[in-house]
Amino acid sequence: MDNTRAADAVRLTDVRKVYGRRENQVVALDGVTTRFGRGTFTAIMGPSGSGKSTLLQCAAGLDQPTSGSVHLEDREISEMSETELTELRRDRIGFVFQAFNLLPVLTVRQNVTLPLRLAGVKPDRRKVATVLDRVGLGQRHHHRPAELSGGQQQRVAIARALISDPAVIFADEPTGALDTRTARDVLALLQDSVRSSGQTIVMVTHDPVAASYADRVLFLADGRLAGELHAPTAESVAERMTHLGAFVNDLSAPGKGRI
Ligand SMILES: Nc1ncnc2c1ncn2[C@@H]1O[C@H](COP(=O)(O)OP(=O)(O)OP(=O)(O)O)[C@@H](O)[C@H]1O
Repeated sequence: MDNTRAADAVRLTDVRKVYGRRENQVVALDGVTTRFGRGTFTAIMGPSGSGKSTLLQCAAGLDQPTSGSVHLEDREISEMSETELTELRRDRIGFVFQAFNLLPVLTVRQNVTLPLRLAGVKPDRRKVATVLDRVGLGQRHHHRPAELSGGQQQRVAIARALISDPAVIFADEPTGALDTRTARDVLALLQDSVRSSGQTIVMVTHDPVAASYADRVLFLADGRLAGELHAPTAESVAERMTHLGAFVNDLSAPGKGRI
């Protein structure tokens, strides 16, 4: 395999996403080109409506771009059939959402192993135990979600995302429903899975503190990339966010090529 290209878990090339038709058209993404290297933790930030969720959905094969291409581990996913995409999402992608999306009747262990069992794979007991230990729930595998705190439930969701060794985990506001201290624990866990196991994570967030746990922050404004920060701090992210309004105005100015 070509090592240079394989260094990217996900690549987006000139991705454009237009919703609606004619006068109701909304350009949610307007020519986004970026890459997410293997073993990196990227946060995506931007004002409400700037295209963050759309970017995540297109990168994860949950939605198809109107034009442009998305590669996951060198496979072009933007033209895959729904069946191919379903398999790819099941086998190579992990998801963590703000609402933990656990099945209430299943135990922690059953929730974590569900993706494997749906794929017809018998869960390896040692692997399950290792992943549960990693998220700090080794002693709680027989509990049901309602018996756990919000932070613990999100840890179950992270374990469920990790169990199939995905190429990338997409997280959409994973700490949005958690209090500050619990949120920090969950973010530290995500960061640790990148640093110690080389997991790739792409996370949408509104919170500069959450973004500061990432290696890199990508800023979106009006469907376009509006810069990035490496080794971010909460302060540097917050500062950049306050300037994004000005960036949008600049893009909209006459002669800047906006439609
Ligand atoms: N299914 C859809 N149909 C029509 N327009 C949509 C659809 N999904 C998103 N949009 C529009 O595309 C633009 C980008 O939306 P998106 O949800 O990606 O933004 P966001 O940055 O994630 O916003 P937020 O921070 O509020 O969640 C918005 O103008 C939104 O209204």
